Amino acid sequence: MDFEPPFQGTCKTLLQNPTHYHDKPSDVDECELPVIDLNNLNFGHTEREKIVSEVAQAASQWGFFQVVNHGVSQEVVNNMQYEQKRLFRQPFPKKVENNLLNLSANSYRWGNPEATCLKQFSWSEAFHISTTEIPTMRTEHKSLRSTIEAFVKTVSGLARSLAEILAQPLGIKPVYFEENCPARTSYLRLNRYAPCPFSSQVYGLISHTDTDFLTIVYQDQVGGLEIYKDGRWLGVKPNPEALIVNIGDFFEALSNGIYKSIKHRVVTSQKVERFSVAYFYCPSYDVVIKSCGKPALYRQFTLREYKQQTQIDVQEIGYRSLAPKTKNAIVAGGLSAFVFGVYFYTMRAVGGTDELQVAINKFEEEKGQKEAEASMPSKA
Ligand SMILES: O=C(O)CCC(=O)C(=O)O
Ligand SMILES: [Fe+2]
Repeated sequence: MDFEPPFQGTCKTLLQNPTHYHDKPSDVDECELPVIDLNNLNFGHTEREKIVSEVAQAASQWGFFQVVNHGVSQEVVNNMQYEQKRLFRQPFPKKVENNLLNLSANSYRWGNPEATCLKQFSWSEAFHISTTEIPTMRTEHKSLRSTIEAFVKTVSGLARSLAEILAQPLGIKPVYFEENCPARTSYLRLNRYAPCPFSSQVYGLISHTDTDFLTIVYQDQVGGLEIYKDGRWLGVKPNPEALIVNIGDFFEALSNGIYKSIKHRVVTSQKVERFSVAYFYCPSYDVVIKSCGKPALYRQFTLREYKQQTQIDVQEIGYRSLAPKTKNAIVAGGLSAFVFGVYFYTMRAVGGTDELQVAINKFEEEKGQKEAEASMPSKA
C-alpha cells in the first residue's frame, strides 16, 4: 500500500541483530481512568469546587483522567476521525513532502529512522500541526482544515479551563495561563498506528512523558494506550464519550511535584490500525516555569531551555530528565504532599498523617523508579 511508511524494512534490520532484540511484556491489566463530569462546572460554587477537588486528586494520584460533557461535540470528533483517516491514506511520498499541507519542515514524522534497537522504534506516523499554521494549511479538501479549526477551537478552551481548575488548589492565579499560554504556542498531533506484524516486539509509541502543561487526547475505540502507575503498566480502556487528559512535565514542575507527569506508551496491534488526536497545551518559549511550593523541587526553566537540555540529556545520558531536583527533594516532597493533603482535608475531609506518609512513600518509590528506568530514551 503506497500510503504506508517503510516500517517493515527498518524493523527487519533491527530484528536481524539479536542484541537489538527487545522482549516486550505482554498482557497488561486494563484500568478505567477516573471519569470527571464537567457538566456542572458553571452551576455554582459548590459544584465547581467538587470538580476542582476531583480533577486535582486525579492529577496527583494518576496524572491521567477522562472528562465527559467536555463541550467537544460528537460531530466534531467524528469529522476529525474521518478527515484524519483520509489524510493518512495519501501516498507516503506525498506525506513526506511537507508541501502536502504546507506545514513547516519536519511536521510529518514516522517511526524514528535513527533507532538502533527495537525499543527505540515507534511503529506510527504523525502530523504535528502548530496552531499558528492552521489558517495557512494547504488542503485540497477544505473540510480537513475546517474540521481541525473546529476541534482546536473547543479543545483549546477546554485545556485552559482545566489548567485553571488545576491551578486553584496550588494558589496559582487563573490569569497565569491567559498570560503565559497564548493560542499560538500549542499544537495538535494527529497520530496513526498502523497494524504491525511484530506487535509483540515493537511499540506504536515508545514510553515518554509530554513536554507541556497538559495534553488532551481523543482516541478511537481500538485501545493500546498504556500508562505507568504504581510500578506497572496499565491499559487504558477506551470510552467513546470521553477525552483523556494527562499532566505534562511543566505542570509537574509548576505544582512542585504534586501533579504527576507520568510515562505512557502505545502498543501496536497485528491486525487493526488505530488513530488518536492529541492537543498539547504549552507555554510560550521564554516563560519561566517556577515550582509553586517551597522548597522548590525543580529548578526554574523555560521551554526553550528545556528543549535544549532534552537534546543534551538524550545525547549524554540516554534519557530525558525533568529539571534536576534539589538535595532536599524527599523532605520537600513530603511538605508539598502535606500542604496538598490539608487542601483535601478541608475539601473532602480526608488526609492526615497516614496520607502524608503514603505520599512520602510514593514520592520515594517514584524517585527510585525514575532513576532505575534511566535507560529508556523519550521523544520530545
Ligand atoms: O495515541 C495516544 O493515545 C497517545 C498519544 C501520545 O501519547 C502523544 O501523542 O504524546
Ligand atoms: Fe504522550
